[in-house]
Amino acid sequence: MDSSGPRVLLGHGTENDFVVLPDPDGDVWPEGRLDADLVRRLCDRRAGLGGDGVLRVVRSRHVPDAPGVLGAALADCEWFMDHRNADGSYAEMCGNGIRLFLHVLLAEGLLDRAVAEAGVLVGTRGGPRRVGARPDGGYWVDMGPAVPLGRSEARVAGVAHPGLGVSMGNPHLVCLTDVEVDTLDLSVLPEVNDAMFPEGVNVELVNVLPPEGACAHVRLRVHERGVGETRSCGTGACAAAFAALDAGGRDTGTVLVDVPGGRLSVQFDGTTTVLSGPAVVVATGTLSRGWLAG
Ligand SMILES: N[C@@H](CCC[C@H](N)C(=O)O)C(=O)O
Repeated sequence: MDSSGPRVLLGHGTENDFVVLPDPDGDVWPEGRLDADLVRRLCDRRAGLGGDGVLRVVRSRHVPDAPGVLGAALADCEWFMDHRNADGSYAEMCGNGIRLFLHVLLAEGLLDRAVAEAGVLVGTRGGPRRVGARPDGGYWVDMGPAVPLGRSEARVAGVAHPGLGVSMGNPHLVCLTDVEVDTLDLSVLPEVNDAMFPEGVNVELVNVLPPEGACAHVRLRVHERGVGETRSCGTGACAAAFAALDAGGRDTGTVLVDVPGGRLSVQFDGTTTVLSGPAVVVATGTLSRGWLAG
């Protein structure tokens, strides 16, 4: 019987799934130990635990690059979402991940429910983000403004889909299309203009659907930078919602975003973007020391 190693959780937000590593004081996964190779092994769906990425739950003061990315907000961000894509790369922001991050802080007894319901500022490599728990069990996050980056296109199986570049802290290319997104092959990275996205890009293919009541409504599929096709992307949902409203000449309103893994809601008030959705812990346990050594 293998001796047990570091604590680990598996969870997801609308089926965008993550291996979560609690490391409140930065001594479980000190700098360099969680290298890209280990991230890839953890995210491997056959030889590891499997996930679209890894979230390390750590206090900001133990993250060497936190002062640089948070600036004066460092003092207000007790916690830092140390996010990695499944290929080991870092991303600036993760909208599904940050809801799961707050859920794990609560589940692990690291944060009071009342504090979470009031909303807490969490550090990310894209800057500080306020995230909160709703009494009904869901979560919201203030994602900041969507920033348009200009027009471009993505080619899927040789067919060009015009799109709008949007930054949600991380880069997106949102293509509104009349081709049913369910029919597209996103198993390979769509061809994009690399000069416009030198750091890579997340690509969303989006159908605009009839409104549901007062809410606009879209369906999206996404090919994520550093991962491949995923069942959901929170930042992608915000970028897609922004592009859909923008195409109708609007910058305020609520957009329901259907993704293969469920539904997210995105609200714009003209100054910022609020993403709402669920977060689920599927399993808790420990990593095997033998597997880690291997
Ligand atoms: N799935 C995430 C986004 C994760 C980062 C992305 N792959 C990138 O490299 O920018 C989300 O929910 O936002």
